[in-house]
Amino acid sequence: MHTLPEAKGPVPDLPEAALPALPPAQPDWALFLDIDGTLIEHADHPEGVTIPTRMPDMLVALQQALGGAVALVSGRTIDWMDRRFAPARLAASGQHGAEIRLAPDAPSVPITIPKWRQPLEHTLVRELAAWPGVFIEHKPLSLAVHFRAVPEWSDAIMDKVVELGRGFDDGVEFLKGRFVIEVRPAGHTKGTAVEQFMRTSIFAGRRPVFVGDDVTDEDGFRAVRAAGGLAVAIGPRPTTQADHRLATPADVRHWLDQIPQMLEPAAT
Ligand SMILES: O=P(O)(O)OC[C@H]1O[C@H](O[C@H]2O[C@H](CO)[C@@H](O)[C@H](O)[C@H]2O)[C@H](O)[C@@H](O)[C@@H]1O
Ligand SMILES: [Mg+2]
Repeated sequence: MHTLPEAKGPVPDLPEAALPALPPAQPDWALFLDIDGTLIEHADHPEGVTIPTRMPDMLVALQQALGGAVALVSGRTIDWMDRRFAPARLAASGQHGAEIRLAPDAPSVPITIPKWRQPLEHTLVRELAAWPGVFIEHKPLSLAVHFRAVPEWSDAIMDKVVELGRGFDDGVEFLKGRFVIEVRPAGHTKGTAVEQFMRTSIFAGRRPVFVGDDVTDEDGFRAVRAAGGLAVAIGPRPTTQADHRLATPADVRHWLDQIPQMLEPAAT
């Protein structure tokens, strides 16, 4: 018999820190784009999101304007990105760096399926069945424990997941994002993905700009700043690493939409 914890009430967002306005985009930028909460608005369920109809054209125009140096870097799978953003196809890293496609026409390279993946999944499914409003998203190389419907249990769910994960291979990492616990392979992050992209001919020598909204984006922020680039935080989540901030995914799309025009050589 499971005893559910007492509800504590939702955790409020901290006030948005004032940061300088974004500088004009430059032709030598390399863009790294998070998806949920950055390119698209959140929804109650991972499959409930709406992809604006302009999104594929917008991404293709950005690729063309930046010599192909645009990558999607997400907790989602690359397969999901290809399906939902078709016909756009970009360089991409999925499942928090556990899979990577270094160029649009290159193959996706996944890490080996971690040993903990299946047994931990079975344990989480069994033990979390008693928690109403909590569900598990099954991805090939990682898991996501979603609790958007019961944010008041955020700490209790994290404690439970960590307790259940104790004793599994130490190659597993638990990271609490906004209304989600990402259960992911240790040693692979959005930051390691950025570093790999920056070593390829498409991205090398460019100034990396990472745009993201959640705690898993901090690794991307660190990586681009270490390479002299810019971190752009989306939404109200507090971060000490952002250079700039935009309030919403709609603001992000508006900004990205303008970049190709900004970079067009002036007509003579
Ligand atoms: O790295 P991201 O591109 O931001 O992806 C992070 C996770 O996003 C998805 O979950 C989040 O978005 C859902 C849809 O809005 C929302 O219902 C959920 O509460 C959020 O946590 C996705 O389902 C995960 O696989 C990603 O890891
Ligand atoms: Mg996100």
